[in-house]
Amino acid sequence: MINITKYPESNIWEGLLERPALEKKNLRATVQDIFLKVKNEGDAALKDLSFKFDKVQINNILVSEAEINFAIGQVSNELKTAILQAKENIFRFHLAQKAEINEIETTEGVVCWRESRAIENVGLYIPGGTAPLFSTVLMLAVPAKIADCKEIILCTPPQKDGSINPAILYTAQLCGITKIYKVGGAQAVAAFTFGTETILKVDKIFGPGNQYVTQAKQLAMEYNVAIDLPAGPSEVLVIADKTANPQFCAADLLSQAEHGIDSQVIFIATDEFIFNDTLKEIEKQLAELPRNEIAKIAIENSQFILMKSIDEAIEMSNTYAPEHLILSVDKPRNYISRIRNAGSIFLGNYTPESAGDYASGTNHTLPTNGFARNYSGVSLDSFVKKITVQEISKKGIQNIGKTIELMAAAEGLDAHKNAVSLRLKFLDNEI
Ligand SMILES: NC(=O)c1ccc[n+]([C@@H]2O[C@H](COP(=O)([O-])OP(=O)(O)OC[C@H]3O[C@@H](n4cnc5c(N)ncnc54)[C@H](O)[C@@H]3O)[C@@H](O)[C@H]2O)c1
Ligand SMILES: N[C@H](CO)Cc1c[nH]c[nH+]1
Ligand SMILES: [Zn+2]
Repeated sequence: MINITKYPESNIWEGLLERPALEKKNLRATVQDIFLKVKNEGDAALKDLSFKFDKVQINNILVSEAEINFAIGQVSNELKTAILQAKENIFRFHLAQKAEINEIETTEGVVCWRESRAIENVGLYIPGGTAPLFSTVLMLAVPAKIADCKEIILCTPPQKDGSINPAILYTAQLCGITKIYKVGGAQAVAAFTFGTETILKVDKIFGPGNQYVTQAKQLAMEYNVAIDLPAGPSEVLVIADKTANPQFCAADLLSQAEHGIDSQVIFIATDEFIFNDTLKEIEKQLAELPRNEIAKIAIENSQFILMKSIDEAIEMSNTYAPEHLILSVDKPRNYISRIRNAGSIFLGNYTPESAGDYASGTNHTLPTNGFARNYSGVSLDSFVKKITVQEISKKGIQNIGKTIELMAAAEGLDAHKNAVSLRLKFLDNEI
């Protein structure tokens, strides 16, 4: 069943655009139990939980060198070439994010600047529940390497036979990552949070995942581990006017619907013919998809909406704050400045969302579930912290000293004031 709404009033938008949640009530409790088990039992818990959730008995959590070498031989040359091209574009886009040091003289003799330092120990989560997302390895490992993080470790769920998908292992070693662990879900996030006999406790956890992984990352923050952002079940919102192509719109919508049964897609059209043709295309293309059982459920959780104008469609999109926003409209650049909430924007009929997922260069680890209101996607900045530095000359302290003294006195903090007064007195005596 497809949910269709025509010309909804703005007072019902929020209800209409509610996200699906599979296990809203027990999710936190489920993940808390997993955390407690991993904290108390370490590697043994990871093995038990892999057996419980992934139905596989894992003997060695760490992927061996032999397994990596074997995997490299399993990946076709054609796929290796594609991964290399994607890596190159992702590298270029992220390298350009390196900030120049910008020294600012705020007052004569007072110089301030920021220096970037890599976050030392980072844990990358690569989803693998229903599809082995080796593209996510590129999205996380490439900026982590550019930032020069000291320890970069990776967790991903084991397949049914206990192995890791060869493309994940190939991509990881291509990016210089060799500490790869066969652990998925909330238990992987718990291992990054507490550390186990085998897995290092990290400073920051990165990567997308299903609702268990996303909830686990939120819980990790309560144990003072940083996370990149809440990057949960994928979503896309497509805005289409009469210049859109219904086949392309349907394909883009299905591309995110096929991720998981908890994915959601929103289609907003301003033209009734495009709207109806896209609905027909959805049915047609859905039937052909190998993952149509997953995509079908996601489509049932989705919304297809007809609106009067693009302006209204954009306002609705701002309310929803989609992970991905596709503007299949005439002169899409004209609308960018009005978009306030979106993880990543795709312009025009020839910019499929899949390009950003794999190879254009932008990062596909993006905020979902409305978090595009207050989070950016992963970038080079996610892997560094910025340290501020300042240097004040004799002239500089004379220029701002009085201001500091006055403010410190007004806050009743005399020691603060003295730290300046003593210096000013010293300089007075020097003359
Ligand atoms: N927002 C983004 O940037 C982004 C990017 C890529 C993928 N994604 C999303 O990542 C998700 C990947 O999901 P996935 O499931 O394929 O892989 P996943 O690796 O995220 O999750 C698989 C793990 O979930 C755990 N799990 C499964 N059922 C469970 C249960 N009942 N109780 C506790 N734990 C359970 C298992 O441990 C399993 O190993 C998709 O929802 C996709 O949309 C998001
Ligand atoms: N669309 C996902 C982000 O929501 C990323 C991805 C990886 N592979 C395919 N797609
Ligand atoms: Zn995708």
